[in-house]
Amino acid sequence: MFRVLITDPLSRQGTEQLLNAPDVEVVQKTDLKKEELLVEVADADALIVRSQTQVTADVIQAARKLKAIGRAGVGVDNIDVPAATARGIVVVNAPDGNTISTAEHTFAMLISLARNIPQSYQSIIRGEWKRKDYVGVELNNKTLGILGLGRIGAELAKRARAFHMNVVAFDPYLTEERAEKVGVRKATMDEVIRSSDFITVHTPLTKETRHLIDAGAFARMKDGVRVLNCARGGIIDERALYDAIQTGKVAGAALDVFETEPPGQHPLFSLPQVIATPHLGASTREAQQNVAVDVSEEILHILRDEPFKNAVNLPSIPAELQEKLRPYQTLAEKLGRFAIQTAEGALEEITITVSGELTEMDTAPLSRIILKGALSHYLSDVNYVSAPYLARERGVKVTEQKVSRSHGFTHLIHVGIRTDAKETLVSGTLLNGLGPRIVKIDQYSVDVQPDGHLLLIHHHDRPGAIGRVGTILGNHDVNIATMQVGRKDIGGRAIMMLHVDKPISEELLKTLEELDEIQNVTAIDL
Ligand SMILES: NC(=O)C1=CN([C@@H]2O[C@H](COP(=O)(O)OP(=O)(O)OC[C@H]3O[C@@H](n4cnc5c(N)ncnc54)[C@H](O)[C@@H]3O)[C@@H](O)[C@H]2O)C=CC1
Ligand SMILES: O=C(O)C(=O)COP(=O)(O)O
Repeated sequence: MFRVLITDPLSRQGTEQLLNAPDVEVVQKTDLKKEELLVEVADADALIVRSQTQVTADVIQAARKLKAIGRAGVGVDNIDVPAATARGIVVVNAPDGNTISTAEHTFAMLISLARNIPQSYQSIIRGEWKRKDYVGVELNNKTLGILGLGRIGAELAKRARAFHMNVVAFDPYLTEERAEKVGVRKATMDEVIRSSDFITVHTPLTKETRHLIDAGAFARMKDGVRVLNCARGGIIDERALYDAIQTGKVAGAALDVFETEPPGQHPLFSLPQVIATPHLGASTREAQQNVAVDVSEEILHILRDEPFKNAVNLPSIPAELQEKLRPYQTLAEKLGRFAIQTAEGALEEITITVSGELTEMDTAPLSRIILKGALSHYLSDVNYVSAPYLARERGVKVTEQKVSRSHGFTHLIHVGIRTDAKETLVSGTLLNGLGPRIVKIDQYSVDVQPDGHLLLIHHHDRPGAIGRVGTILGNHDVNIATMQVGRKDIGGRAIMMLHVDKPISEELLKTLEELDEIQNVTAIDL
């Protein structure tokens, strides 16, 4: 039974799939204090949050079994994603479900800002009738500058176009083609800042976007500019905004999000030019149902080891590619585990080379699996989420390459391991109808099914060597299931590759190595 902990309010209808799952126990506890969260998360298999719960490194550390963190929404700035990655925890979000709601909310803020709707409402319910005080501006023919033309930015642009606004946008990934399709003019950040009557931000909050709009940016804006932040508190420097309103540079600001939430009695609220909502962008029935459905599905898939799509700390793999790569997964994992066990010394570099038909695919997901297989020999808690991180952290260089030659096979995967002592190379393939096979170990061609207990013996090709190995194993009650010999030249260096029926003890390895013709013996468990 999987325990799924939900710590922020989620649509009940949207979570039905989780609530009805026979293999899931859902625990819903909102407004938890930090100490309570640390206790609750300890034995959770998955945690689902919105923007309120702060999933910090100590929360992740306290979670003993956590496999996944689900964000019912887009922004994951409340989750310590690197800490989750280091622990091999998948972080997924629900990126599509609240796009429209947030774009609509931003548009509502835009009109409210232009026409002083919140301020004039406050005035009229106080019994006043101050028509002259609330003269607004039209959106028609004004320039809207959008910083971050992703899902929400693009939906907002379409709505602004319908109101006959000129839309300029800056996004480092914006192509001319997409700009044209969305109906915006592609511009630099500086052009957007200088030319807009309204500026709205729709980027995630990251190290790069924190204070994207600061005092320097305000100084370059048009006099009387109006700014909006319905993305994340901190993208606009709140202090600089306060000053820019005080000096008259900024005529108005609409904020749905704040550097600290809840913001309490924020100094900005003392300025009549500021209108605000309490992080309501995604708060519609539709958006909440959408994101809860999406995140519930993803969490179920992860817990059940099924393919999932919206991982934040894994590159996204299209479903079609996942299908194509699925058959190679066992081969990749076994190759990683096999290769590392043939190596000795301190690990320095892992080189993964694919050839043949595999060169036509994005094989990065296979590389993660190979890494996982290799690193799990040293580390207990490694999975394909944490493997690249753990390799980097330990200074292990990972090189991926593609070559066309596949030596008569339809494809090959080569795993090279370089340590401070030696280099080894193991190659494998998927044989039609027969499954994974190791076909080369260093320079020796073999045909080994990568399963069970194996013995790799480097020896000199001399009469009797094979017999003596067989006798010693027999004397130790070790049955040989299969055996292969590979050599380059008669009488030269050679290898034996044996499948045995039980693990080989250290003592037996030493006994074998004492034979004259044996150079070294490696036990490999797969
Ligand atoms: N107020 C609310 O309730 C909600 C707020 N959000 C916030 O809105 C943000 C955007 O959401 P989506 O549009 O769905 O995400 P998205 O990922 O589709 O779009 C973000 C865009 O920002 C761009 N970007 C990144 N760094 C940039 C930079 N330095 N300058 C300019 N552009 C940059 C990216 O290239 C991307 O196109 C989320 O990260 C989240 O923080 C999202 C949903 C609800
Ligand atoms: O999806 C996002 O990034 C949001 O900001 C929505 O936040 P919420 O889930 O409403 O707390």
